[in-house]
Amino acid sequence: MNSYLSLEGIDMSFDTPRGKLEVLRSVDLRIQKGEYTSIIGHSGCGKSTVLNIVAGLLQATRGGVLLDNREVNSPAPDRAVVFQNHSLLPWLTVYDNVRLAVDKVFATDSAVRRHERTMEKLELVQMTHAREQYPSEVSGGMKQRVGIARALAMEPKVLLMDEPFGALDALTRAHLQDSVMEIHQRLGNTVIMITHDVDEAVLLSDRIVMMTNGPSATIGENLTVDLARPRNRLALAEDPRFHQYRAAVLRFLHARHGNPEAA
Ligand SMILES: Nc1ncnc2c1ncn2[C@@H]1O[C@H](COP(=O)(O)OP(=O)(O)OP(=O)(O)O)[C@@H](O)[C@H]1O
Repeated sequence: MNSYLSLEGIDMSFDTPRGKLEVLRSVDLRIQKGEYTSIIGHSGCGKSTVLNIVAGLLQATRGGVLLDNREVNSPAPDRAVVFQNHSLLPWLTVYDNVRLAVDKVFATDSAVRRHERTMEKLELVQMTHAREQYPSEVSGGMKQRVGIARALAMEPKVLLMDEPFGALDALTRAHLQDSVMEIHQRLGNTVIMITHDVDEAVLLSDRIVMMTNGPSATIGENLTVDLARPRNRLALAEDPRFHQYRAAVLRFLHARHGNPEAA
């Protein structure tokens, strides 16, 4: 079967003051439409580099990315990115931050339709009540919700998230994970998410891609998470399969690819 998104034979090197640094070598990944994929690996192995190549923000030294049978070589709204540190425009309200993305991508729609699109996405992330507030007036978790609404507002083919919950406290993080699961269930979007959190990876993903340590990092293992959806975090906490998946990721990270920083 043809993949929706494929990374083929990706090598990536950076020129640094100390010479060439090969960050990625032979990264191959095939993702189906609607699949939720997490990338996990030790700090500095090259996860963000992979995501930035898919986003078109970086050009691979070798190999390439195909999305829906087209080669990716620059940023475009069909690949929306959500970063860890919400990048909202502080002088615009919550509504206007999302509306800006809608206006850019759906410029030919009527104003009424663009308003509807904006409200639909704010509803998805449960932020309609705060639409007239400015980013400085809402919490970190709420800002992250708006960032997700803004990305979804572009109706991207792939949603790319770089540690989207990394800066949040545990409870806010859990709420937002549940929201993202619900949205994925409703929209069936294709997602690539970087995370350092093993539980989060198992809870949210259809597949966990585990990267070896750099330099010259590559994909060490692919783990298919075959847990029925919708998923419930409390029920899964008592499900032995959840713990087996968790243990498999931990084994990879700690036994086979020990953290060089900790060594
Ligand atoms: N523009 C660049 N120039 C030189 N080196 C770079 C550049 N971007 C990234 N690197 C290096 O590439 C390696 C991988 O970086 P990357 O940010 O992709 O890792 P990561 O796995 O996402 O890390 P973390 O989990 O800490 O966010 C690191 O050694 C980093 O220093």
